[in-house]
Amino acid sequence: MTTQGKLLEVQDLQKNFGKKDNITKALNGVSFDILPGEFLGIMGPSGSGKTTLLNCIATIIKPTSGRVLLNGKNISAFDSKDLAEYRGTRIGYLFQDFALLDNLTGQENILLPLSIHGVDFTKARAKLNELASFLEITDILHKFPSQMSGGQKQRVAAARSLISDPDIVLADEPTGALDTRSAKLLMNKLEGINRSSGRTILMVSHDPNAASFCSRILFIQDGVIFHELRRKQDESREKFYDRILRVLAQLGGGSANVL
Ligand SMILES: Nc1ncnc2c1ncn2[C@@H]1O[C@H](COP(=O)(O)OP(=O)(O)OP(=O)(O)O)[C@@H](O)[C@H]1O
Repeated sequence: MTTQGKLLEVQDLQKNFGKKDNITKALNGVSFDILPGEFLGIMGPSGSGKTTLLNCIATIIKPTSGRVLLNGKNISAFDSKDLAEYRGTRIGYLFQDFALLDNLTGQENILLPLSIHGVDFTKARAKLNELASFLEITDILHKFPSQMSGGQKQRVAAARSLISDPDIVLADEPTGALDTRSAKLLMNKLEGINRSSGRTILMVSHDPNAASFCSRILFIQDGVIFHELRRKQDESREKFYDRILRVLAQLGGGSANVL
């Protein structure tokens, strides 16, 4: 099977939770590829398997069967050294609840992944300054999370997810805990990072507004992908948003199979 040009390949991923009489098939054969530079969204109702999918890719949980390949390499065959490198530097993770450490400042939170992986601090400082300026958090780097707004916390978390130059950023409902204005600012920043540096992003979201920033969206229901939308070249975000709403309306009506 060719892997040329593909950054991430998800092949027939299945994940069951529970035992014999009480099995939940959270993922029931999910396959898709991500090309370098894509901003891919995953949408679907609550319980459809979105977080499970992201967590299998992040190696937070192990799939029951199927494979995930990054740059053609099967991540489940990684030894502990490769796995540590993959988790620490090849992927960045952005959580809905920020997951910042309360007793560290913004700057310390952002640099934490690098101190764990022994990266050169002069380079890291230059990268920190560049990210902080772009994400508009320079003035709050010295603050602790309890002294930041939700939007500021998430932009600090975004900087942390990017500091090690990962191949892909995995974002799980990154706007879920934010007000509309902060959500829009965060999405503008993620879009900017995707477009200016070609950073690949895989984002799970319920929110059609957030998803309208993506270049492609996969819709998942009951652990399977049932539809895909691609943002057309020059298509406005508003038009793409309308198309997303139409798919979600079908989904709500339980007629996913007819799409
Ligand atoms: N650790 C677990 N043990 C048992 N069942 C689980 C576990 N984690 C998830 N599930 C089940 O797997 C299914 C998919 O869950 P998942 O969290 O992936 O959905 P989701 O689409 O991310 O939902 P939401 O949008 O509500 O976060 C659900 O039915 C959920 O109850």
